[in-house]
Amino acid sequence: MDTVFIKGLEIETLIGAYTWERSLRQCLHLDLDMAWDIHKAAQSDDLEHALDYAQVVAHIQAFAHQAQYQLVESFADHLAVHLMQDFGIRWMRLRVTKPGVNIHARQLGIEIERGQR
Ligand SMILES: Nc1nc2c(c(=O)[nH]1)N=C([C@H](O)[C@@H](O)CO)CN2
Repeated sequence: MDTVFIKGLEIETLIGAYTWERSLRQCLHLDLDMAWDIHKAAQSDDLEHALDYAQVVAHIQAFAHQAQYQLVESFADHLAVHLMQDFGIRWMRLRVTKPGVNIHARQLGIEIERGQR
C-alpha cells in the first residue's frame, strides 16, 4: 500500500490539562502517514481519485478550531476517527507534538496508529 503524508503541519487549538492552558490557544505540530492506493490517481492524473492532502489539511484545521481537549491523546484519537471516516482512509499513523512549556524537553507528545494497512 502507498502512503500520502503530511509532515510538520502547525495548527492552533485549545488544549491542556492545566488551568492556565484553558484560556489560550497553543500550537501543535502534526505528522501524518495515510495508507492510500495511488494507482487510480496516477493512471487518471485526476485529483478526484487522489487522497487530496489539501482537503485533509482543511479538515484538520476545522477540527482543531472547534476542539478543546485536555490531552493530546484525546485530540489525536478523535482526529484520527474523523479523518478515517471522512476520507475512507484504512490505516494512518498520527504524531502530535506539543511544545514543552515549563518542561525541560524540546518536544513532547504521542504517536498513534489506527486501522490496517
Ligand atoms: N500523556 C500526556 N501527558 C501530559 C499531557 C497530555 O496531553 N498527555 N498534558 C500535560 C499538560 O497539558 C502540559 O502539556 C502542559 O505543558 C501534561 N502531561
